[in-house]
Order: sequence, then structure tokens, then C-alpha cells
Amino acid sequence: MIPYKHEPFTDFSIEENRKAYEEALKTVEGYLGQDYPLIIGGERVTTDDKIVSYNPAKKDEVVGRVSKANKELAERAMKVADEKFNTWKKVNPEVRADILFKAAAIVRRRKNEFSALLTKEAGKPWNEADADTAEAIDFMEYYGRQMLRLKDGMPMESRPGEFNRYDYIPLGVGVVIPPWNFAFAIMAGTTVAAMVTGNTVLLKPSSSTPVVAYKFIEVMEEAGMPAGVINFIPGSGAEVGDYLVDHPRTRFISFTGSREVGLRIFERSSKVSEGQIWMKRLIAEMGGKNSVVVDNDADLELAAQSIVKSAFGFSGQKCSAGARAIVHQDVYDEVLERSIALTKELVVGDPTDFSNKVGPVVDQAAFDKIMKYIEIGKKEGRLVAGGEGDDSTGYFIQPTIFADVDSKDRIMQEEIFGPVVGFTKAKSFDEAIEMANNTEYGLTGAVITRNREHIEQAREDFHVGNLYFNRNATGAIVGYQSFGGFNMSGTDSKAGGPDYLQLHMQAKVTSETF
Ligand SMILES: NC(=O)c1ccc[n+]([C@@H]2O[C@H](COP(=O)([O-])OP(=O)(O)OC[C@H]3O[C@@H](n4cnc5c(N)ncnc54)[C@H](O)[C@@H]3O)[C@@H](O)[C@H]2O)c1
Ligand SMILES: N[C@@H](CCC=O)C(=O)O
Repeated sequence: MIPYKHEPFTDFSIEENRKAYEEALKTVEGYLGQDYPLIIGGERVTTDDKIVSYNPAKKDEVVGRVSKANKELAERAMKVADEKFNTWKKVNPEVRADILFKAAAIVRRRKNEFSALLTKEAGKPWNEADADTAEAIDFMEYYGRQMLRLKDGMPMESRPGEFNRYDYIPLGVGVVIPPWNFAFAIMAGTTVAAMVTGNTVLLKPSSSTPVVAYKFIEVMEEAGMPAGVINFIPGSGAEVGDYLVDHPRTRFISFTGSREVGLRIFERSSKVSEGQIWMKRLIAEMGGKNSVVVDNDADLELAAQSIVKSAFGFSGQKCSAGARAIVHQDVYDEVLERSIALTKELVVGDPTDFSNKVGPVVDQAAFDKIMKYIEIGKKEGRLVAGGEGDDSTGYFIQPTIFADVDSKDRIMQEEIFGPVVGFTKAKSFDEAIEMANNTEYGLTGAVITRNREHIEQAREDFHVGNLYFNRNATGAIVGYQSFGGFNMSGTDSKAGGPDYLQLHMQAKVTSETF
């Protein structure tokens, strides 16, 4: 087995790579608007009711029409997955891991096509789409290897005349509910983690990005995944989501998404349904309201670049986005001015064009919500960049900066999930860390400083799951910066980390006397 290394990002400064991406966009354009069925036990099931996936940059362009499950179809999928678990759990972990390695190889060969599909379906600029696909490959390569590491359990002490073993066994049927914003990486990562550990899966993708999920299931089938192991059941969160979360045969739920939906699932999944013989396990990775802290002794150009990248990468639609800039009063004006200048260089537009580095937000509801927050921001702070939106052809919002806001203001506390950042002045580094901790979230953070003592202070006191020094707050890499947050950011499951797979299994100890 080759040691794990993350998938390299594509260098689009090379003309050949740009041409290949343009070709891939044409390939994807060739299959826009097609119909996609549900997949239950390998069987294609077509429904009259459809989820229509639109291109957020061209709101009339249909990416695909995907069949929509209802409660009856969700029940059918549950029965199939429950039955399939009896055989899948006994399949050798090496065979399960092998499917992931093959699937990773298939995706690697079609990397640009998957990324181009993300550009169309999720509105991702090229580099963001490329990173999303690379992360999906990483999850498969990394979790495959982690399963091989865990397949023989953990060492146990034994005494003379006694043989003790500590083994991991799968849980049962897992309901996997991913978000739309890492439509490939998080969808694939959460699904394969559940599957490679010997569980069967009901995948309910986000209704904004179901086509890329369907294409991924096709890859898994091509890689040898048996029918019924992963069942593809797009549907409404309120109908299919609630039904499966409440279902007595659901053994665990792997959710990634908003705080609001995460807490709903947390509450519902804790209730015991009739006939249920276990406490459901819940992995819930939720939102963030993340800060970039700038010290008075810092590289100020790096600080401004880190703020702008953290705030506006993928239009701020990352749970890791740095939506709060907390800057020491000694360098506040300089960092703000430079951040405004860098922000004004960003070109907003249809991300199929490589020169547009900021694409649309995902849909009308997101556009309306973000524009509402921009109005709130105008009352709470000083608008110094952006502030405008245009939803005539797609959902475009200019990267927006508010200066001189209070760290307790609404735009500094509530997750906007769009290209909006607020600047707050701190009197000292201590106060900056206090402010950074004063939200209910605890996902990511960044500190820009040259001061070693302040690095160590932040390492201890800045209470987030992923803390970065002298860089941006986004872009965790599988196996290098495993990902997950504290407090209302979720269960800190650390996706892409060395103990993530164990969350999908239970440990069994056997003790033999001889
Ligand atoms: N912490 C992380 O790792 C992480 C990663 C990505 C995104 N996020 C968060 O996700 C959010 C953005 O994603 P989103 O808009 O897709 O989130 P969302 O909460 O609206 O939806 C997430 C998923 O939940 C489903 N859902 C909706 N209602 C449901 C219900 N009642 N029962 C079951 N499922 C239901 C949706 O269909 C979707 O598949 C942001 O808050 C972002 O911070 C967190
Ligand atoms: N893991 C991603 C964020 C996922 C949430 O949107 C990052 O580190 O930027």
C-alpha cells in the first residue's frame, strides 16, 4: 500500500490544464438537463415528482431532474439496507477498502469532469471545485487506509491461559445527510466512511446538488460496490429526513449542515421509537462564525490576504469561512485599507469563466438572506466594500466588508453563509482572543502574529476545533488537518482524522480462557 498523500491541486496557470477544464465543462454541458432515478438495492426507481437542480450562476439552466423519494420509498430503501447489512458486515474489510481505492482511481481519471459539474451545479470557481474533487479523492484514499489499520482491532493485554481481543464491528444502517456546499467531498466522505466500516447507507443528498451525488454512486458501482450497500434517496428534509431520523431501524445518523437542522436531528434522534432497541448514534457537524485575529506584531500583507481569502473563498459559503476580522487597534486602519483594496480586485461572475474568482451564492433563499444581513450590517457598522447584489441572471453578491462593528453585533454572531465580513478593533491580544471566543460556535479560527507567546496563548485559549497560525481559516486537508468544531459547531467528529471511522463502529471485547 502506497502511503497516503493528499491529492495535488490542479495548476491552472498551465494552459494545458485550463484547456482540459474547458473540455470538461463542455462534457458536462452535454449532459445537462437529464433525468436521474433513485437507486434502491441497485434498482433504478423513477418517480413523477422531481427535484430540479439549477445552475446558481444561470438560474434558468437545469443541471438535472432527480427523482424524489417519499416516505414509502424511504421505507423500501430502509428494508433493503437493513437486509443487506447482514451480508455486507461480513465482507472482509480489505475488500471494502479496495472498492474505495478503485473509486478514487476512477474519480481521479475524471477529475476535471467532476469539478466542472461542481462549477455548474454548486457555482464553484475552478480552484474551489478542483479542491472539492481532490478532497473527495482524499477521503476515499484516507478512509480506505484507516479501515486497513483498524481491521484487526486494538491491542489488549492477555494473561497466561487467557486470550483477549478488542475488535471493531459495524453498527447497522446509517442515514447520511450531507450539505450542498462541499457537494462532492463531504457527501462522498461521509458516505464512504459509513460504508467502508461495514454499515449500509441511506444517502439523502442535498436537494441543491443531487446530480453530483448520483454520478458518485455510479462510480461506486463501477468500483464494485454491491447493490444495496449505498442507497440513493434524494427527498425533502422535512419528509424523508424526519422519517429516517425517527426510524427505529436507523442505527446512526451522519449529518453535516446548519445548526438549525442539526439541532432538530439531535432532538428527534434522541427519542426512542416503538420497536427500537438501541440509542441512535449521531455525528453532527454544523455551522461556524469564525474569526481571523490580527496581532500588532504581524505581517500585515499576509493578514489582509488571509482575511480576504477566509471571507470570500467560494463566496463565504464555507462553514470554515472567516466572517469576523478582529484586528489589534495599532494596525487596524492599515489592515482594513489593504483588505478593502484586495477585495475590490475580486471579479464576481459566472464561474465557468476562469477569470471570475467569486461565483454566485447557491439560490434565491440564500441571496435574500445574505442581502437582508447586508441591510442589518449597514445599521451596525460602516459599509466600506461591496454591499450590492444582482439576482437577475444568477445569484451574485459583491464581496462585502463592514468596518467598526461590535463583536456582539448580529452580523458578528449569526452565520450569514455569504460573502460578508465584519471588522472589529481590539485593544490588546487578550481582548482579541476574548472576542474570538464570544460566539456560540467553535469551528475554525486564524491568528496572524509574529509573537511566539501569543501563538502559544491562542493554542490554549482560542476555543475552536481547527486553529490556524499565519494563514487563512479555510481549506483543511484530509489526513493533515482533520476537521470539526466545538460548541454549536457540532460533535467535533474530526472528518479526515485518525479516529473518525471509529464513530461508525462499536468495539467488542472477547476473552477466551484456555
Ligand atoms: N461543520 C462542517 O463540517 C460543515 C461542513 C459544511 C457545511 N456546514 C454547514 O452547513 C450549512 C450549509 O449547508 P446546507 O445549507 O446544506 O445546510 P442545511 O442544514 O440546510 O441542510 C443540510 C442537509 O440537511 C437536510 N435536511 C434539511 N432538513 C432536514 C430534516 N428535517 N431532517 C433531515 N435532514 C434535513 C438537507 O436536505 C441537506 O441535505 C452551513 O451552516 C455550514 O456551516 C458545516
Ligand atoms: N473543510 C472545509 C470546510 C467545510 C465546510 O464548509 C474547510 O476546511 O474549509
